[in-house]
Amino acid sequence: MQTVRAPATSANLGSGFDVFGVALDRPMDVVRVEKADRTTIEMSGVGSQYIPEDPDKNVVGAVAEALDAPARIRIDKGVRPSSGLGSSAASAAAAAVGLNALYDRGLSRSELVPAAAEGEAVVSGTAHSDNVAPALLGGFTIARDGAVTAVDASIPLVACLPEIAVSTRDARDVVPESTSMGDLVHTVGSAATLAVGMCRDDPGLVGAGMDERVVTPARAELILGYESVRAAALDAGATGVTVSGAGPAVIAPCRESNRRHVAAAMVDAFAEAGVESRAYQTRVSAGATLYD
Ligand SMILES: Nc1ncnc2c1ncn2[C@@H]1O[C@H](COP(=O)(O)OP(=O)(O)OP(=O)(O)O)[C@@H](O)[C@H]1O
Ligand SMILES: N[C@@H](CCO)C(=O)O
Repeated sequence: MQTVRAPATSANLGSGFDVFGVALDRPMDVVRVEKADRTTIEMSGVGSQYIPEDPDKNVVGAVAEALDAPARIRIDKGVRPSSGLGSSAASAAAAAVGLNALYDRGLSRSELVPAAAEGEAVVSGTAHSDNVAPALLGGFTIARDGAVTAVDASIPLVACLPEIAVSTRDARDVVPESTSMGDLVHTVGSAATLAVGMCRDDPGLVGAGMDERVVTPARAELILGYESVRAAALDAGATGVTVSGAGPAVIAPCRESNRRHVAAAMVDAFAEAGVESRAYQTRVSAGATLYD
């Protein structure tokens, strides 16, 4: 048997739609795999009642098929599904690491990215890797044209998860099909600033580099209270605010000394909008970890 812990992730980071991602140090999924003649799945943990155990509908079924590695797979969910915190990617990445070890496939973490991304295709229709790449490799990742670049980073941030559900499929439907040259230039400037901020572990540059005018405003409409939560986080010292993945989680990088204050301000602002929420005080961190 192999046991793997895989972290929540936050994709896009505003200016890096479908490209940027970070691994977070909490919450996380724990996945156990044992060799079997055919793949079976057992779910427990947060939101597991909403996740199918049928291998054709669960992300880990597609990963087992991609690696030709049938197994009894037990998933203890710590990352709530439809959260914007890479719930499906955490399970997919953990299964990829566990099955690779179980069957001695010898694949590197980078080589496991396409297999884990097959799981994402099951839920959103696209095998995008901006969540599975950081879940496998850790740190800050840039997923582009089938290649992934990973950078170690350790930026403190708050991930605030409201009690509303937004599916990735629905959130992709509101993304505009085209943009203006002015907005494109703005996005490139932000993305470059964010990438340098990650390399320098500079929360100020990372926050400034999240600013983006095309995808984020469209998706913010799906999150009740987003604008007041954003304003409250910035007032409390966040260096930037954006939608995490497809939402509804909202992330705010900050300096460590402000993190508790930012978390409280975001939860209070959601409460004023009539939405319960939970804030994770977290940081950019390591990827999936294999236990014996
Ligand atoms: N092992 C799994 N873990 C979580 N969700 C799963 C799993 N297998 C299938 N699903 C389905 O995937 C959907 C959740 O994935 P979705 O991509 O919408 O959310 P997310 O991963 O939290 O978001 P994001 O990718 O924006 O961070 C739910 O419909 C859920 O039933
Ligand atoms: N890049 C993806 C991440 C969510 O799975 C999106 O924003 O739709």
